[in-house]
Amino acid sequence: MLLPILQVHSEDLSPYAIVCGDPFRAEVIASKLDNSKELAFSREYRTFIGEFQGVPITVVSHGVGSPGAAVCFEELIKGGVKTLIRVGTAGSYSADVPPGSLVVSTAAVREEGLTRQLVPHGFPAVADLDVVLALYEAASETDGLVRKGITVTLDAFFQGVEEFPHRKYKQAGALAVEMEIAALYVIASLRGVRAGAIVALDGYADADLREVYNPHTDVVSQAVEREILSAIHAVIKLHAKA
Ligand SMILES: O=P(O)(O)O[C@H]1O[C@H](CO)[C@@H](O)[C@H]1O
Ligand SMILES: O=c1cc[nH]c(=O)[nH]1
Repeated sequence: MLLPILQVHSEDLSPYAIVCGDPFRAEVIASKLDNSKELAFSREYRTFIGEFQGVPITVVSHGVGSPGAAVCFEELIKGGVKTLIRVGTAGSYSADVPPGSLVVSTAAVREEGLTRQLVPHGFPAVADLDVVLALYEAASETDGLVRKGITVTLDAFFQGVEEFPHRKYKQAGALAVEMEIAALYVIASLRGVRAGAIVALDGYADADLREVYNPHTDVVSQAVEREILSAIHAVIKLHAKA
């Protein structure tokens, strides 16, 4: 079956997919795999297939923001993907998790519009427990700080005249903010597949700590490298238990 938006054939996909926003990051992730090849580059969706320790892994970029990412997640699931792991970046809420740290998202606050069109207000956006544990274990084996906890998913990246809700979610214990995890978790729950996410913190979202946004630093690159390896090793751990 040809997936009309991703422009890939479902027969070419692995049951394991690593997804990320940036098409360039998808290429970097694919470069860590054996025998990797690009299957398609359609809109913001760049798809690769490769293998690690003999396990086939699909890598796809989903672009920025929940609605576009949801299209990617839905098509991958229609194509037979059963485990989705997002490898992203996020803004930190706390000096306890400074830029360069990793966060494994156990659940996401639904501060975006996409999931409101899919499920009722009270429905949670939660990760699969096995995926969380595999990601956390794999990330803990890398050199640097890793935490697990709640993340926030927003639609807006740049602020308008409305205040962002960062302060209240920080007070409630959330660790970081990004733009797609809630959509991933809700869609995975709806479609009966498992999902998890790991993010590299690339600055502070908290108003008191915020500096000029620059995700192109060595500290962030090293964290992205760590999270990529963590996601790949998490797939291997999950596959070993299957
Ligand atoms: O690094 P990625 O995966 O793109 O994730 C984060 O970065 C983008 C914003 O710059 C949003 O997509 C946000 O969720
Ligand atoms: O959505 C995002 C992603 C990275 N960093 C942020 O501050 N916000």
